[in-house]
Amino acid sequence: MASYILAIDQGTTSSRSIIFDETLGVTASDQREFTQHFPASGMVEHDAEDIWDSVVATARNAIGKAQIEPASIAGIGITNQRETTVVWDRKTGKPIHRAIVWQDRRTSGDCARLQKEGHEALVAAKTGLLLDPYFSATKIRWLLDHVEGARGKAESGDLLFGTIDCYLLWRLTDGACHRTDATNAARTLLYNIHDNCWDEELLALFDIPRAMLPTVEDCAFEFGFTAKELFGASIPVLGMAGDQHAATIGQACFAPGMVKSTYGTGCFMVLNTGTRAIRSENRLLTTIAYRLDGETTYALEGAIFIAGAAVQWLRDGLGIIKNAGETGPLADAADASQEVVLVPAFAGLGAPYWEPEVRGAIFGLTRNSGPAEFARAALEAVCYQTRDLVEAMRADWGRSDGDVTLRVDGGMVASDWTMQFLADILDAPIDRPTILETTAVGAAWLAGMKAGLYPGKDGFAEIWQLQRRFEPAMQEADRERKYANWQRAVQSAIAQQAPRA
Ligand SMILES: Nc1ncnc2c1ncn2[C@@H]1O[C@H](COP(=O)(O)OP(=O)(O)O)[C@@H](O)[C@H]1O
Ligand SMILES: O=P(O)(O)OC[C@H](O)CO
Repeated sequence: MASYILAIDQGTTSSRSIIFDETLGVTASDQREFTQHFPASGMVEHDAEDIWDSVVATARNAIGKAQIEPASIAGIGITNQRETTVVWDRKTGKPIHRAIVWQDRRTSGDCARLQKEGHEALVAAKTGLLLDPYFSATKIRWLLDHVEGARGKAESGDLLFGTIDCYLLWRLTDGACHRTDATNAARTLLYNIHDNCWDEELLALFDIPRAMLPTVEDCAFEFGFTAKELFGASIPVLGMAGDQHAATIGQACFAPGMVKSTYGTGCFMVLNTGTRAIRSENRLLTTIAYRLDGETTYALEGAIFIAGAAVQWLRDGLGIIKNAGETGPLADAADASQEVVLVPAFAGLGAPYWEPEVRGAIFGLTRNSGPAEFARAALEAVCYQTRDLVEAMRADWGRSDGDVTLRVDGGMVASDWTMQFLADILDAPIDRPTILETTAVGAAWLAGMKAGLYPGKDGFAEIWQLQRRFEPAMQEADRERKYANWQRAVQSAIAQQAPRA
């Protein structure tokens, strides 16, 4: 009997494939990094072919390591870096350009123009998003306007658009299925999250032909079957969700008011708001948490572009650490009297500031500032940004201080130092689960639940287990002084670098 699930987690810097057994235990996994392309300041691209190769290689390796028959895999769940935009030729299957990654800022001028023309209110009302280069629509338009002949081909239906989930499905099914799920569609700026459809008015605003777009399905759905020669059996793709949505599911944040925060390259906090799509008054995003059996659950989301990427910068940019795990002990050894503050706006600032043109800044350096103070500042910055999001969420969700418990996951939560500082600066408990691969678990659950292998939401929620709770221990005065320093630093960075109106 088919009793395994393959989860494909296609992230910003690497692809992972994980085989889960019928109890949602990990049987085997494989991971592969791929090349990041930075063709100019503010531009980030991926080669879609590299992504495809990494996914196929890790999936085959995971199946090999698990020593299972491909036919014993009941289904595949795909989860992915969101917003990253691929446009490819329907006939040849070849992408017309490298994928434009979510972090890419090349369309900030287009977004500023659309804002100036007064379109943001309409866009926000329909999509829950803001006019920022982060999302797919202006990236698609850039490709149509800059790749020779692209617009004409798109208009005649010869080009297809997809986020990474959609592109992978299309390749996995050998071009048979051009589909995405509601969570990924909700990140394009083209999808009406209230009516659950592509929006003609938005398509006209961004000048994008309808013929390029995939059909949109629930997160648990029979999306298509893999070509037999890929893995040695034709396996159904049964689950699909953007990575932050899959993590929300993997953390079992099914009840309104539950919050998860994922610390990978960036940090993404998602608050389940149930069947209500709450309009943020604090520049958070409204998004689809998940859509199951045709019922949409909404969320408020705060997106921070640089979290673990600041640690990577310490390693690759400054060369002051060899691996990420060194940052905690270094931060511990930092001079307590120095208050070095890093504003890691390497790719602009996301929520709640939305300043695409601002770049990183560092404040409070002395002659004695060294690697330890830089490491501490990088880890602290992630926590200060989380507090910015929590403040905004508390205001939107109408909750008072002290009642938030955050479920955390992602590579960076391995750092005890960061988790303790996070609890301190938020003045709230932080819950770290036993399984940190919650994104993959969420994708696996979608597919396994659809296959009839895993229980429904309630049964799945019982599987979630706490590994450690971090309790706040910082004095109130210290907490508020430090946070005020951060707020001053961010405002200085914005004041000096954001373009004046
Ligand atoms: N012990 C640690 N301390 C601090 N940061 C860490 C630690 N371990 C991993 N990281 C950071 O976590 C990130 C990797 O997390 P991951 O969830 O794999 O990211 P992604 O899915 O975005 O590729 C990297 O940016 C890395 O620098
Ligand atoms: O690849 P990650 O984990 O950094 O997530 C990227 C996000 O989905 C971008 O919105």
